Amino acid sequence: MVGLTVDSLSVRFTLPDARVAAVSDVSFSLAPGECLALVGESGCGKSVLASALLGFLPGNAEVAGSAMLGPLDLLAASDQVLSQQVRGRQIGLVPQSPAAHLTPVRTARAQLDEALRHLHPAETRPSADEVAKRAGLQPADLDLYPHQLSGGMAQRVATALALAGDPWMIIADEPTTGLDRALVDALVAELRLLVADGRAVLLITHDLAAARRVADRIAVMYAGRLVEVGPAHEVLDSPRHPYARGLVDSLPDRAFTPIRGLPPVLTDLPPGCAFGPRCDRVTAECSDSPQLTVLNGHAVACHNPC
Ligand SMILES: Nc1ncnc2c1ncn2[C@@H]1O[C@H](COP(=O)(O)OP(=O)(O)OP(=O)(O)O)[C@@H](O)[C@H]1O
Ligand code: NI
Repeated sequence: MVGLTVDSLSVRFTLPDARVAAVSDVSFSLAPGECLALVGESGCGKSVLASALLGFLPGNAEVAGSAMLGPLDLLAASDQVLSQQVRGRQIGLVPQSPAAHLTPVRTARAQLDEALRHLHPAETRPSADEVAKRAGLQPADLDLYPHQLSGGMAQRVATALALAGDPWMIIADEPTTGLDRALVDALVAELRLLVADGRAVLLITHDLAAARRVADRIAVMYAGRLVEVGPAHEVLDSPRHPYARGLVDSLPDRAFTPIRGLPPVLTDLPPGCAFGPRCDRVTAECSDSPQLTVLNGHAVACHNPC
């Protein structure tokens, strides 16, 4: 299998009176059998990044950079190529708020059957029950209508739909939102099984505790940029970017101190490091944007790392 290599991905939205720098110069790679967690506060660009990879951006978006899936650049590919070759077949998406993406008047089974018919020829088509099992569902669960599904079940139905085309990569956007602890535990185990199965998982979350349990690597995003990327335990146990350290320190089982100030508005980013105005290590150098620099497999974009 090929893997995904994203290079210098940027997304800008044009609004009547402003430009939104939603994603800026993001580079990372993801291999089969690996989970990368993308973490960062609300509004930092995580979902926009996922939408860019699948060609789901609205018409006012401008994309730059590349995202290579083998020889195919996802950012340059036509909607037809993405829908026939990529979405569901190579990359499955478990969307943020999955219940909103289910058709209310049809059972989960009807929706999964339809996806399977679309994605597989009859001879090799797996059954809905088989696919559902991989997502942690019982056959009877499939006979429910969306309004009968709990948050955790809707999550699993969305996962089954994402797995219907047997993609090698899954993007799960905030899958732990609204789940209680037992359901988060089950989801963590299911995601790890997908990875053990040889799939790549891009886990978008602001749940650092879940990221620690699922991810091999963690990428920390701030104001549209990746500021730190490294092995999960290193990033969480000894974060090097002051923002990553701030996120870890704001956890209830750590210092429980929030990062002072607020994230910048993406229409009006400060020059240089966007975290500068909130950072206790800021120096004159920080008025130049720091580049993501790799040392021993752990990358940090900071002039004064911790
Ligand atoms: N169609 C659009 N037009 C203009 N701005 C947009 C559009 N879609 C998203 N944005 C902006 O892009 C930024 C990034 O949004 P995104 O949804 O990626 O955040 P996120 O990190 O996924 O946040 P959350 O954790 O809340 O889901 C936000 O400032 C958002 O307002
Ligand atoms: Ni989001």
